[in-house]
Amino acid sequence: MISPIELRYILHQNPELGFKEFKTTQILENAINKLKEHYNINVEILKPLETGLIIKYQPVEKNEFVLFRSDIDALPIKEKNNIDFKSKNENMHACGHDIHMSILYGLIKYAFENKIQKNILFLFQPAEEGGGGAKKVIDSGIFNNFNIIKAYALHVTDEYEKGVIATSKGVLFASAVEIDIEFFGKNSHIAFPQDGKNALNALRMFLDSLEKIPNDPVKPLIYGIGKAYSGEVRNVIPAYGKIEGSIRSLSLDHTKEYINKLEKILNSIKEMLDVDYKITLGSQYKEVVNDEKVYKEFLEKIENKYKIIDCGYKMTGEDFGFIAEKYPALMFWLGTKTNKKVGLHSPDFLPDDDVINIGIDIFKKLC
Ligand SMILES: CC(=O)N[C@@H](CCC[C@H](N)C(=O)O)C(=O)O
Repeated sequence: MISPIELRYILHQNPELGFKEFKTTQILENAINKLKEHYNINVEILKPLETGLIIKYQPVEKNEFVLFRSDIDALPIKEKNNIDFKSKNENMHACGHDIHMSILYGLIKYAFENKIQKNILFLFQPAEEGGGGAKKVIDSGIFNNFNIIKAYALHVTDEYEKGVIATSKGVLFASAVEIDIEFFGKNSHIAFPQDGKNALNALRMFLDSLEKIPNDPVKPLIYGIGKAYSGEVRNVIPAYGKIEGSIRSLSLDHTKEYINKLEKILNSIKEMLDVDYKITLGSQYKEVVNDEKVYKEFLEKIENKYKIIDCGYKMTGEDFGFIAEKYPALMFWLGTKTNKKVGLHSPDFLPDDDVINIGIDIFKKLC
């Protein structure tokens, strides 16, 4: 049987991308099977998708379950930390999911060890960073067999001091929609631009037009573009361009209205430059809305031991929003900062091991 911190080291060294978390799933299953043997507990391990798993712990006859969720995927980021348990591949747990998994494992260990008399579903969910694993788990129908009365999840961050909790009464995380826009023109020699259809110009014109969409000060929205490219050779008019980004707002409906505006702009550019376009939407995450009653209960259970900040909403996305849409739920940030902030998704992100015990302690209080 391994400890949650030992598990962290193994997971951190073997990070895998969304829906490819085969080794991660195996590591988790092996560790949980050892716990089952050690504490002589009979729980079912459910696998609604190819990766990830759900532990069904049901010591009490009635069909009432509390769900605790950890995400399990990593990011395509090369780790910079110089540590013994450094990632062995090109990916990295730069969003702290190794910590989330170890906390959930620690909670399972606690439940088995103390034979706690509460029915719990422990969800190790794939593909949070993109792909919407939470939605896929729901769509698999696995939860239809359970009466889930509450759901919890946490996310580490070095925006707050180690051990500080930050959450909010309503929207905590934004809706996040992955959006790609492609432009299709026609190549020509740059000396004969009249023979081409310039996709780079269309792309450029589109980017400039974004500033013209008026901001609604009470309905925040960010259209963040992380990648834009066009062209192959210096003396050829580009026939193709692509923009990859993500739209964050406080409601998926607002984002959809915004996408309609983008389409109008793109149609007028098409009219002007004769460059066609295609919009492709990737994962479309619902905003994470904390349930008011669960939030109140959370404060009662936790605030005498931990500092809790009401942080309002953040523009980060989280597919836990799909779970929170279906069940009374609460998500919170768990601070990890000790000295300097490096930020989530940074190749230097490295919460201390003892954050795991803090997370387990908080989850224990919510059982
Ligand atoms: C907590 C966190 O960092 N979440 C990610 C979720 C990504 C959603 C999706 N891939 C997108 O970019 O729209 C985030 O970037 O906020």
